Amino acid sequence: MTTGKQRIFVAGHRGMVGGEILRQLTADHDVDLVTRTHAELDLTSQSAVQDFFAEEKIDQVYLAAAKVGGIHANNTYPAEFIYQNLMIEANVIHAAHLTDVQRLLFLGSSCIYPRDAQQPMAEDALLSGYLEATNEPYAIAKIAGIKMCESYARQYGRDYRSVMPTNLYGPGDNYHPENSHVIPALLRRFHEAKLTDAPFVQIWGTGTPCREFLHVSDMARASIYVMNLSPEIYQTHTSEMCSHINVGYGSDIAIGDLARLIAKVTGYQGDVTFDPTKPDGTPRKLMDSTRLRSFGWKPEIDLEAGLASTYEIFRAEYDQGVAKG
Ligand SMILES: NC(=O)C1=CN([C@@H]2O[C@H](COP(=O)(O)OP(=O)(O)OC[C@H]3O[C@@H](n4cnc5c(N)ncnc54)[C@H](OP(=O)(O)O)[C@@H]3O)[C@@H](O)[C@H]2O)C=CC1
Ligand SMILES: C[C@H]1O[C@H](OP(=O)(O)OP(=O)(O)OC[C@H]2O[C@@H](n3cnc4c(=O)[nH]c(N)nc43)[C@H](O)[C@@H]2O)[C@@H](O)[C@@H](O)C1=O
Repeated sequence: MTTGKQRIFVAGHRGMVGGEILRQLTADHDVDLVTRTHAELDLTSQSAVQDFFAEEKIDQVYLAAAKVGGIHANNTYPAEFIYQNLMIEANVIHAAHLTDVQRLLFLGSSCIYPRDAQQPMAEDALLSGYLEATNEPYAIAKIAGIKMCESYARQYGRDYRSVMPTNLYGPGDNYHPENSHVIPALLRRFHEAKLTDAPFVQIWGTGTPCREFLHVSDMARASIYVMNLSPEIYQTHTSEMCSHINVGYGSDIAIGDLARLIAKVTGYQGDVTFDPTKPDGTPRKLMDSTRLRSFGWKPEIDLEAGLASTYEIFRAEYDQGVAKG
């Protein structure tokens, strides 16, 4: 039975960003939401993805499913990161085109930009230099996703768009001790150090790299915002060969300072030390989000408040033994 409402597929709805996009769409938008867990639909399977799109008659896709991880995971499992991400993007974007999906939003990452790009990095810095080695395979797959959206727009007139999130954090993150990103890793490490009265907490790398962090609620709001821009407005602010939009917080912080902020938020009183044998990754990757800001969008959650609320949720999940990772 058709309801006349937009049928929206949120790919990756059990992940941190997809989950928040689903919550915001459910709360604020009168749409039909379509979801599949990874077990129900493996997006790396071309035939399964094509069958799914043929059956479901989707109008819009949020492509938030991906193989995701921090610096260690990217550096340790490069084949999984390039293969799975290329397959997911190729299958979903092509099947969307074959079944006449009107609009699609692909989520990339700020690591698409060259390691030594001028800061802050505007959208046109893409493909202007060498990538950071620790995440080059993942970045190449994300660049392919942007170029697929552009190619289907150029050849078939498809309205397929891309947003580039900066480093994200928030409820639903992955707290794995090694494979996660820095914020969930440190929330867990400082929390456990507090519980065990450990004299110090060790931070990977030198503490000097800088990162820009955005709360997942702001990211989901930006994704829905960009998806719902009229084609005329989207096209006015982008170009055929540079169609993606940066989604950043607007300022960055050194990892050493982030660690001290997390010590404060978690109430840990011991020392903070650094392990320079672990990789630093990109020295800095602050994005220029002027394109997005020019539409009037801005983030709402400041870093310290976002860390504090995320820590409260993590602590409750940790106590119940249900924190992810
Ligand atoms: N988190 C961050 O800091 C950043 C994230 N991004 C991008 O944002 C998007 C969302 O990331 P985030 O929410 O953090 O990631 P998560 O790992 O939290 O979520 C990804 C989701 O994709 C699903 N998935 C992975 N592979 C498949 C597959 N083969 N078939 C079906 N489902 C699959 C996962 O399911 P399962 O867990 O069952 O495998 C999971 O639910 C991604 O594109 C990511 O690259 C970009 C920049 C920063
Ligand atoms: C989102 C982004 O995520 C990855 O890139 P990254 O920005 O390097 O992300 P990260 O969060 O893992 O590290 C940020 C910084 O923090 C330092 N750091 C300290 N201590 C810990 C720690 O305990 N864990 C982690 N993970 N990092 C730590 C770490 O050494 C680095 O200097 C890529 O997957 C990339 O592809 C991508 O898109």
